Formats: sequence, C-alpha cells, structure tokens
Amino acid sequence: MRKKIVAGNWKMHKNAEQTEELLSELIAKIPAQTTAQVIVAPTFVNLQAAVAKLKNTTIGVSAQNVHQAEGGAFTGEISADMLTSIGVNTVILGHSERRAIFHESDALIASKVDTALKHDMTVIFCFGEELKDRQSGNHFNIVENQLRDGLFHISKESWANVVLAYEPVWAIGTGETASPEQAQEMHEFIREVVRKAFGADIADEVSILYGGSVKPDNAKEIFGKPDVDGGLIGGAALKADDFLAIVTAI
Ligand SMILES: O=C[C@H](O)COP(=O)(O)O
Repeated sequence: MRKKIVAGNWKMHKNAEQTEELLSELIAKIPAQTTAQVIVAPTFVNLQAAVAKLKNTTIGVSAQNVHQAEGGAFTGEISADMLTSIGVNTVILGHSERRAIFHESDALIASKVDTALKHDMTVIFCFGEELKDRQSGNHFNIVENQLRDGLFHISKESWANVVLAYEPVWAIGTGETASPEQAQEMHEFIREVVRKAFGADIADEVSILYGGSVKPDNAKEIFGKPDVDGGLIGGAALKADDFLAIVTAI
C-alpha cells in the first residue's frame, strides 16, 4: 500500500520565533490520527529546533535542499551528514525554484539524489513543466525527461526512499491550480513511466504528490483522484489551520 503524504514546504519563510509558534499550533491542533503522513520543511537554521519540538509527535521534518558533496570548501552549503546528524532524514530535491533561480540542472539534481540516498535519506523528488511546455503540448515529454535525467539512474531498492512530487511550475504560488483532471492525467502518466522503467511493483508503491496552489478549498477534489497520493504545499502550509485542513482533506 502506498503512503498518503502531505508535506509543507515553508521555503524562505518563518524566523525562529515564528517557526516555534507555527509548530506549537500544529502540534496542538493536529488530529490524533491522520490518514496522511505529515511532514514540514522549515528553513535550515530552524531544522534542529523543529526536530526537538516535533519529537514524540507524528509530524516529520524535511530539509529543503542538500549539497551533493560529502563535505569540503563549499561556503554556505549543508551536507547530508549534517542533516542526518541532527535527525533530519528527508530532503526536498529538484524543486522548480532550485531549478529556475539557482540553475540546478538535472545532472546536479541527480548527484544530490545519490548523496541523499547514500545517507539513507528519503528524497521528495520534484519536477514539472512550465507554462510554455503545456501550451506547446510538450508537458509529458518534459516531465518524462526530468524523471529520467534526475532520478531514473537509481537502483530498484532505492525507490523505497523516494517520493515523487509533480509540481506544474505555472501553478506554484500563482493561485492557479491544475484541475483535478489535469493532475490525475499527469500522475497516471508518471506512474506509467515508472512502471515501464522499473516495473509494476515500484510504480504501484511510489507515492506521487501534487503541488501547486493546493488550498483547503481545492484539496479534497485533487486528493480524490486515484493517482494523487497527497500534496506538497507551499503558501497554505504557513498557516496551521489551512495546512491541517489540507491534511484532513485526504
Ligand atoms: O513546494 C511547494 C510548491 O512550490 C507549491 O507552492 P504553493 O502551494 O505556494 O503553490
């Protein structure tokens, strides 16, 4: 049975005090049992506090990035060993903001995937087409290539530590979401691409999250589609009530 997952990517939001406040509210209000595995990804400097605060809760913690090298002269970067040493065992890789703003190529993302998996981290692998790709009808090709070039070099065994997050770039932070039908169409395609490359067992087991302007009022419809296993939430993850409404929409 593949997992249902709702992850909140806090991006570059929330200082230490605000992180503490949002986590306290989430802990206080999260239902005792949720269908979805719930994950939050605060910024690097607040990860250690988040791990401590969320100890003995059902909420997991993810990093938003990792460097591909084991260590060395890489000013400003964070290694996988540093993350796991403070209890962070999940990392978001390939986010469209990393690809577009920080020029992360598929090859670079592939090497970050390798490093994270080598450290037994779970990778939330993000990918998705831009508006121009969808308008030109090239979105399926783009998505397949991002998967092949960034991820498909991994072993079959590694898939146990991979979560896919389809995020059409045109829907991120824009208020414009893919329709539930568009999300389902793409998720079904993604599962088929995985099936062809790695077999039905892996394709049926891998969780495929949707990301891009998921809100409390559209989550249920999107999550209701058979190949959508949850969401990667940006803006709506910054308010406890909104995030938890999305968590309980599964
Ligand atoms: O990582 C999350 C996505 O970029 C979605 O962000 P958004 O929910 O603000 O559109």
